[in-house]
Amino acid sequence: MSWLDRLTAGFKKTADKVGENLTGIVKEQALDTATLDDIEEALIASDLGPEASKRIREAIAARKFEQLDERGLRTILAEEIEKILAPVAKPLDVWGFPRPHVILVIGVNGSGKTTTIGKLGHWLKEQDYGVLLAAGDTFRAAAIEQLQIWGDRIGAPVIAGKEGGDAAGIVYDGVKQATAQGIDCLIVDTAGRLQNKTHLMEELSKVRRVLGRLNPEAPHDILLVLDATTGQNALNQIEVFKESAGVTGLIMTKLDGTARGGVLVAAAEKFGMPIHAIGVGEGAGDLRPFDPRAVARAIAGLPA
Ligand SMILES: Nc1nc2c(ncn2[C@@H]2O[C@H](COP(=O)(O)OP(=O)(O)OP(=O)(O)O)[C@@H](O)[C@H]2O)c(=O)[nH]1
Repeated sequence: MSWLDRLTAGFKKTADKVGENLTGIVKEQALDTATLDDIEEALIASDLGPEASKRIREAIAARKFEQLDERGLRTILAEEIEKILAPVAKPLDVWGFPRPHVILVIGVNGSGKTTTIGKLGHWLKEQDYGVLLAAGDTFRAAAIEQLQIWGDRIGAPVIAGKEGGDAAGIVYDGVKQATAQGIDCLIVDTAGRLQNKTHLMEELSKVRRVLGRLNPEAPHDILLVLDATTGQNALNQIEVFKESAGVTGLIMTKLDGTARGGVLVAAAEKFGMPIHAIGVGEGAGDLRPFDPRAVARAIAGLPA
């Protein structure tokens, strides 16, 4: 399957839910205030969030349709979602010089952080960037092992220590190794994942301090991985992490396993932060930057 096919298939559940929620609303009705209210409610029920839903409602109202059939409604919906996604859909840029460009990856337990690092590394390697992975999540032996498996799978070296070891030390070694070997990109798995565990956040600060001493511009990116299946909770995580961890961009994963993919639109509208990539499966090729038009049409249930 091509990426576009996987993307469309991934958003199928979301599109079905949006379709279900919109069904019958515009049938044979004039596009009056009550109908607009129903549309707005249907979008909120589809996890697009109150801000984006209101904005889309206003955009539809501003067009002063006498009447609108369901196909027309889906088309406008796709156009408006595209407008919301376009400013934030930004592929990751490997701009850091001297190399390596350092990417810290954070996210709550089970958000798909380690898998995302593997997939992101694969995407960068496909573009001929050299990639080194660092197992900075030393709190769980399984996390270290999982990263090593991903390293083998995508053909990227992994720098790791022991469970319970010093994450900042591993990251330090990672920068040294990448510098010595001329590797473009260092992707660091971190344990900075539980908002309420202060020592994890402190560990993250330490990693940042150590990096900053090696290169004042590092880390160049701090990516927050979000699990779309958690809906509203994903938005709360952005709220909490954006200040405390200095998040520079988002990656939303597991969009294939959920009817709550509308949360991508809610996040874009509410925070306006770059969304560098989306995950629509567990395979190495299942994470990419996204085309706002294709995603908007997939969510609205229209063919690409
Ligand atoms: N369907 C689907 N599953 C995904 C996606 N991304 C990750 N997963 C799965 O989600 C589960 C959790 O992923 P991990 O990468 O282990 O999550 P983590 O955040 O590193 O978890 P911890 O190491 O426990 O902190 C795994 O079973 C992954 O295969 C995705 O885009 N789609």
